Amino acid sequence: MVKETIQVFARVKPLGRRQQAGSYSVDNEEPLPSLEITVPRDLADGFINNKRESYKFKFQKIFDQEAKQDVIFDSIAKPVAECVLAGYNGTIFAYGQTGSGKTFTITGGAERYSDRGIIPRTLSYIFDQLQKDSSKVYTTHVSYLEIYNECGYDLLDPRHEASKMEDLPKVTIMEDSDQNIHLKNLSLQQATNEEEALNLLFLGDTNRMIAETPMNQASSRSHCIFTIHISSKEPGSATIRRSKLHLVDLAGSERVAKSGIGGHLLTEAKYINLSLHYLEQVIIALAEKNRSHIPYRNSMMTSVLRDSLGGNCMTTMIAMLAMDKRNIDESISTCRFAQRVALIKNEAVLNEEIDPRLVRTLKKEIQDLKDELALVTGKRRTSELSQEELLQLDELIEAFLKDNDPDSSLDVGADMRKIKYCFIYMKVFFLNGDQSKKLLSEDISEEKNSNEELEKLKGLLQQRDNEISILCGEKRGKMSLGCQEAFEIFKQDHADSITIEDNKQLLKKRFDEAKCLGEKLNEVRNKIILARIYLCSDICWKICNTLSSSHISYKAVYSRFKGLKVEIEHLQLLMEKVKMKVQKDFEVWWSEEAKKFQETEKLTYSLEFTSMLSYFRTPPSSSTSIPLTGDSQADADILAFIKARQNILQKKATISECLGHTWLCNLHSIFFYP
Ligand SMILES: Nc1ncnc2c1ncn2[C@@H]1O[C@H](COP(=O)(O)OP(=O)(O)OP(=O)(O)O)[C@@H](O)[C@H]1O
Repeated sequence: MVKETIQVFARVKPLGRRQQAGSYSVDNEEPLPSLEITVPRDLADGFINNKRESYKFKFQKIFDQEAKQDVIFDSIAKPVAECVLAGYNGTIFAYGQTGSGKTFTITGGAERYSDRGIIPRTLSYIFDQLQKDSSKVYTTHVSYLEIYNECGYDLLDPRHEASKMEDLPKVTIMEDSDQNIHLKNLSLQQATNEEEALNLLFLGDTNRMIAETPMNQASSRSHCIFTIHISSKEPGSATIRRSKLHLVDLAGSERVAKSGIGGHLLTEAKYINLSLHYLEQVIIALAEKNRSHIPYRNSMMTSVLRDSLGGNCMTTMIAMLAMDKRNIDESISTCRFAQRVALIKNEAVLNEEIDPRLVRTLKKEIQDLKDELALVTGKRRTSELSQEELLQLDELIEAFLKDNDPDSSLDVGADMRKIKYCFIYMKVFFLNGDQSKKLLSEDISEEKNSNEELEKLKGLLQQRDNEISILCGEKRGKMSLGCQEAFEIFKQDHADSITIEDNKQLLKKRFDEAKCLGEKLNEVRNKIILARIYLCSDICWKICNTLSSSHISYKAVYSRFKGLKVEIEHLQLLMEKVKMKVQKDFEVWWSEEAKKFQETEKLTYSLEFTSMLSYFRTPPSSSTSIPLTGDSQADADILAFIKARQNILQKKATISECLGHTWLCNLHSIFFYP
């Protein structure tokens, strides 16, 4: 998109031999070239008037009297023609009083080839360029419209041989719903080369009605718009670029009073003035900021030039100036008009559209296929799925997504609308995945925390386990077998054995509870994961409910699980403590017992005691095979010991089940595989 102000140039017409030059100067060196017109004080009326003496106007460039047609074309028309060839719309219009050289500039002089104006030069340039470019297929048409007394006439209709203007087909303006202007009855004549286009220009010019005015015998009192339409298309592409170039020769802008006309010509002059007046109103409105209504519709001229003024077009104006003394006032008003036009901004856009022929072909093909489909299925499909069909489809997709069977399939039949809907559903599903992840970020961090906690506990338990193993292993390793057996018996009789038993029972209960909670936790977590998968679908409000209740449940179970773990750890420490105490007490007792033996029986007894202990390693088949000492007291002790041992052995299995590392293993399995 190109947004720029209308380019405004000035061209000064050469003075005639008898014409008295007005005072003006041209400065093309300034950053923005200027034209200064000096008006001498007129004292002829006998009083001093308030007229300003000097007027300065800025232009894009000022072409003085000696400027040739080729320079005008190169500087003004060529850049616009290039834009038109690139696909933008363009307009060049000449504005000025009658006889200021508008027709000479736009169409050219009739005498010399070198006097060719912008239209023939542009046609020549465009066809030259089109010939050079073989990458696209170009089509060119021309139209020639004359607007006279607010009526449009087609100057190029070959069916009419015009002897007077009324013979020409009348062109009317039509406006579509998008406010685009269409000119009804204006023929578009194809021109495949420069020659054909020039012939059409000649035809139009000869059809042009010429009437005489006192100011200029050969001038036109009508507005003329010669338009070159170009469309281009790359072979194989469905896109067509369309652009048009309006070359506008406006009617004379002089004031009616000055022209000294009357009757029929006065009516014409009024129309001309009125349409130029409306043109000026449009220009003023466009130059004003924040002006919403632009009065394009007031005249045919402004309606046709709607796009060229404040619309989608690269527009250029040439202010035509006659600088002889008699016409200097008109030149000043032309310059003033030009200054306003220079403020207008246009937005030119590339005019691309899909080839309408292709659209027509495709439409027909679609209709044929629809008919064929209706014939095969017996149903005529609409482009949209009904509400009922959509609901059925939702249910199908929902069931498909919920189905854990990897081989399950989604069958919606050979209906592209349904297949497309499924794709859209899946896309939404996929895209909302991130969102659902965000929504569930809390859960994820919670899960992460719980996992980290489990890892910590796992490590802690492992550490404790190792410590206990080392402690127990060290102690047991140091103990003789007899001592170990005695320890087992001692433990059972120890006062804390009840505490151990109680804690053991409690731990078992907690393990079971923790195991149960672990399973529940897994279940809730699975529910959350499943709900997360379905979250993005239209049926997600149901899932959201499930999800939020699962959240609550998960949190409750998780906090109970955490509490249990603390309790279990605490119990574990208690057990450890009691075990240590029992161990210590046993050591004290054992050393005291050993001392007692040493004191009473001395070394001999010690040897017998050792042999007795070695006996304990191999259980006796009967009490009769027990090797006795012969000493009644010692033998009685030995027999009592044996009896006590047998009692102990009976209970041993239960104790080892309760103590030892079994519970630790249980705890591990619960914590690590909840
Ligand atoms: N730059 C120029 N060099 C030579 N002759 C010129 C130049 N400009 C205009 N003329 C001559 O001046 C006369 C009037 O010019 P032209 O018809 O182009 O004026 P106009 O503005 O179109 O008038 P109207 O509004 O009546 O159509 C013509 O004879 C034309 O050849």
